[in-house]
Amino acid sequence: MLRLQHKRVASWAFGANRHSISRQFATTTSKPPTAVVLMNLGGPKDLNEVQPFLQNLFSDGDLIPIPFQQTAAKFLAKRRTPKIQEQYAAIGGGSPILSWTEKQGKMLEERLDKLSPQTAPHKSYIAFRYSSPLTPETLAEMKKDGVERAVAFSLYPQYSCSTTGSSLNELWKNLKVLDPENKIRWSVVDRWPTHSGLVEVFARHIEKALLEYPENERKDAVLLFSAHSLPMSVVNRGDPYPQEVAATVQRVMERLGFSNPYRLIWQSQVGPRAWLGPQTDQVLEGYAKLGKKNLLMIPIAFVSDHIETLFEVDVEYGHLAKEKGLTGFKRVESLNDDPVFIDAMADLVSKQLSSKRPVSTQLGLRCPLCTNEKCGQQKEFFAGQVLE
Ligand SMILES: C=CC1=C(C)c2cc3[nH]c(cc4nc(cc5[nH]c(cc1n2)c(C)c5CCC(=O)O)C(CCC(=O)O)=C4C)c(C)c3C=C
Ligand SMILES: [Fe+2]
Ligand SMILES: [Fe+2]
Repeated sequence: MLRLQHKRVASWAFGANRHSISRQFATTTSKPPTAVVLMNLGGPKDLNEVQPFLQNLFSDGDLIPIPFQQTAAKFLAKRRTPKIQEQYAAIGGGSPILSWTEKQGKMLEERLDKLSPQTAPHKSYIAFRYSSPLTPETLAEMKKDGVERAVAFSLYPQYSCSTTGSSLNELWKNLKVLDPENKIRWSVVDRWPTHSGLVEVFARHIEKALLEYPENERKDAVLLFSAHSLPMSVVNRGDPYPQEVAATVQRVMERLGFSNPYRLIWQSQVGPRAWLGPQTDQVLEGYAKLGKKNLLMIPIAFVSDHIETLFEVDVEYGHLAKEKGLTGFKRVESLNDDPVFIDAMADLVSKQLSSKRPVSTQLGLRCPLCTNEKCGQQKEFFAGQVLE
């Protein structure tokens, strides 16, 4: 019989994961949980965590390959910290990404236990790439819980080698050390850009936000789907992300019956290199010059609030919009804990749990100009899982 422990269990070899979401599973007397590992970028919980977060981020050669990576990462993080601390201070002193992910995980467990009783109990874990809980902590927690079956769930709906690819490379690398005998069988939800539930929740948020415009102006409001940009060096390697983001936009517009004019635009460029455009700030200025006032921002590649929505869109672009007289500049609510979104996550996980195919057919295909050996090995590992 499953025994639930409501207090934290003692730490194991790698220390207890303080972020395991709701229930603790005793390994001796209970059926081990089916794990759902929610993978995302992470973010600093408070201002003291900004520098270590940035250092982890700049140390990741899958995200930013730079010469003398570790030394350069230290330098870049230190130099960038004061500016980024100010931004996190402006949104309440830290990133809400952890609390949203914890909430999403808790709601997902409940949904999954109902939807898929044969694989219950389900337990959500978090594996962030650049802030705690990091992959090693999470795997230690899963080992303590006796997990044998797991789904790695990318919280990036659209796949990029720099985001989901990096998280899977990290998972694969740590599994070699922490689960050398491959006791855990893995499936991966590696991309879901056109999932009907994702499309539905975006469409509903847009419909709700459009109601805030005066009725006679509503149909002319421009929908600006804004996604985190990518360096052109990554795009030109053949990264699937731009195409998958565009696919989400297309499906959402189909669902809305192409009710409004729209554009796909790109935000959050960092550093001097060339990035995929058009850039969001330039688009806002362009439409201001063309006399458009009602612009509705839709962050289409994120599933919760964090600095990119709360600071970059609301504060930075909000300020620019005010300056340029864009009086109808608004943003749709992020997906966060919307039940329609949680249903979409549960559907994806339950389908993956009952599928014999561990990963999408797309995961198996490397970028045509990819030279990162980790990508190839990670793909082979996850695609080669034996599922009963
Ligand atoms: C779809 C999501 C994301 C993609 C693609 C992505 C690519 C990418 N990002 C950087 C550099 C930085 N990103 C930073 C913050 C950040 N990035 C994402 C998502 C994607 N990044 C999120 C959700 C966040 C915010 C985290 C939070 O607040 O919780 C930062 C740090 C902030 C800053 O210094 O501006 C950097 C740096 C690169 C180079 C890149 C593609 C290669
Ligand atoms: Fe980023
Ligand atoms: Fe790659």
